[in-house]
Amino acid sequence: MIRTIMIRCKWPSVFAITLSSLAALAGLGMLNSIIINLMELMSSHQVNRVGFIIFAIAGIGALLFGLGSRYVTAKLSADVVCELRVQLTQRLMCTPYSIVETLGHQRILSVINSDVAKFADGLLRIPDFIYSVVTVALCAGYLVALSWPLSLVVFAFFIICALGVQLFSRAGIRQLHILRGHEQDLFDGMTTLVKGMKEFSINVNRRRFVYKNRVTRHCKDIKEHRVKVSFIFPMLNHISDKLVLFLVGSIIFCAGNYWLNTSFNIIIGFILTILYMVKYIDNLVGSINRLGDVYSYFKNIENLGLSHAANFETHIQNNTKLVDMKQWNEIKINQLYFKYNRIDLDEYCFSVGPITTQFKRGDVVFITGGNGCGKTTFAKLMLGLYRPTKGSISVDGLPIYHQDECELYQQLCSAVLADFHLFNQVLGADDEPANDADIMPYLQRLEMDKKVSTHHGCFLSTSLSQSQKKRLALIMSCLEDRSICVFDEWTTEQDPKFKEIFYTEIIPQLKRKNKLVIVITQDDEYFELADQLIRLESGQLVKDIHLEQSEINLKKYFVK
Ligand SMILES: Nc1ncnc2c1ncn2[C@@H]1O[C@H](COP(=O)(O)OP(=O)(O)OP(=O)(O)O)[C@@H](O)[C@H]1O
Repeated sequence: MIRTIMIRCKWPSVFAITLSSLAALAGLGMLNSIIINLMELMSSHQVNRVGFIIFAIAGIGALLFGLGSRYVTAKLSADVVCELRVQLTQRLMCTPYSIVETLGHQRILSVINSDVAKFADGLLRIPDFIYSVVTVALCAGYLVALSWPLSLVVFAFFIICALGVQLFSRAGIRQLHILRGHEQDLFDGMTTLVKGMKEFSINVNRRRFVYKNRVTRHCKDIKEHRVKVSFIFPMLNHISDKLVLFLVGSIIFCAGNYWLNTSFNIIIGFILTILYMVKYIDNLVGSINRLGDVYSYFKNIENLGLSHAANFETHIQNNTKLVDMKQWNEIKINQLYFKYNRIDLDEYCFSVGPITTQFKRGDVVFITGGNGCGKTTFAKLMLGLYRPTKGSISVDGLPIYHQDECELYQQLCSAVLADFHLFNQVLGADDEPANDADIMPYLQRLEMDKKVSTHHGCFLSTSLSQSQKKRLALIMSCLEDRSICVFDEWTTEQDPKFKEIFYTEIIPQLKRKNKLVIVITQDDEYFELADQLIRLESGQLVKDIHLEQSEINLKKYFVK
């Protein structure tokens, strides 16, 4: 992803690097004219006017090119961040739900909000880095031009220092990685603390436990690694500072005692150049620290493991194939099997299936079973949120294997799951905002008309109780007018009258519109309203009854 962005920003980057190089070149020009003017001053006690004009031009050049490079890089950095956010959002939208679920919302939000911003902040340091690299390189060339044997000594000194710096900065970057991990854990702990405030206020033991294990423990880890990180990089700065002064002193000492044939001009040139380089060597070391940060943020972004956004356009566009698929009549589930991936230290991996059954359009299917038997997992498989480990779902004989087929299939589906999110915009069948006039009868029937009003298909208030939100989610699902509707224990928390409306009005209405309605339910008093009843136990389909095939007492048969 970063590579694609960088390729796209190739020319502005080249421009910024060129401006930085020119600024560095002009800076060296200033230094050179200072050395020449100084020599002239020492030999003839006056400075040539042309020399001063060259100095002034070089100074203005250094200033303007430096400002130009900073402006171009600031713009570049803003472009990169914008592009990065857009691409991350696209990748997030292309990533299968199962992966997003495993990653967790907090981690994704923390990367998108915080790591991308910090990454951008780090990118802003790149002109300084380039400027420093170019200046140091030019100064090195200048030293060679002054005296190559003496420059070899200086380079050997710098190479030894650079190796030391690299050794320490690697250790620093490793510590930074560990630090980021602990910061993420602390963030998760703080989120638990904020979100669970109600429970914590009631239960002091829980509060103490989370505080001790999820917050203070990570704070201590962060403190320990922060000290290391905050020590390693400033230490490198400090040492490099002192070593350069040591080098200058050594040159003066050696010139006075051993390199007696080295001219005074060359010694002065060396000393001034090295002193001029100090700031940029310092900048380089500081930039390595910053770029280490940028690298770790970049790694965080990449390690999210979101899908590639290559098929994003097809992902959001309707397809002509969809028109054909919308005419479906039968869904066949063939040996469908799904197993959750092992999460962290959890040895227990739940699996559903193999399940073989079929659903007809216009039928009402009730799925029942004990807690944790896999009803929601099966519903998520039916909605294409989870991809089967084995087996298949096929629509009128067309198996839904690949991502694009799955995305088409999902456009047939609408759902209110137990952990639903309530959007405030109601969309109609044409994916445009629904008419307020179409929403109103539902609001009235579900006694929500006094609680919320709508404007251009938008609920103006969503500060409601959970059961009220669920009623709005049901209205949304009905108005989306998809041909497969899935409701996961919708009636939990609802008053008996709304339960009655759900089973005797909403579901029959959807059936009359020729939709397949899949209802996960424990309400055995309404079982007789189903066309097909399925019972799951420990992930296995143990009963699959079509009502017209059975004369038995369903209630007795299904309820254990
Ligand atoms: N994201 C997940 N990762 C791993 N295992 C999971 C995940 N979600 C659910 N499970 C496991 O799958 C099993 C079935 O869960 P599921 O939610 O499908 O059951 P359910 O029949 O809908 O339960 P309930 O009636 O309590 O809502 C659970 O026992 C749980 O251990």
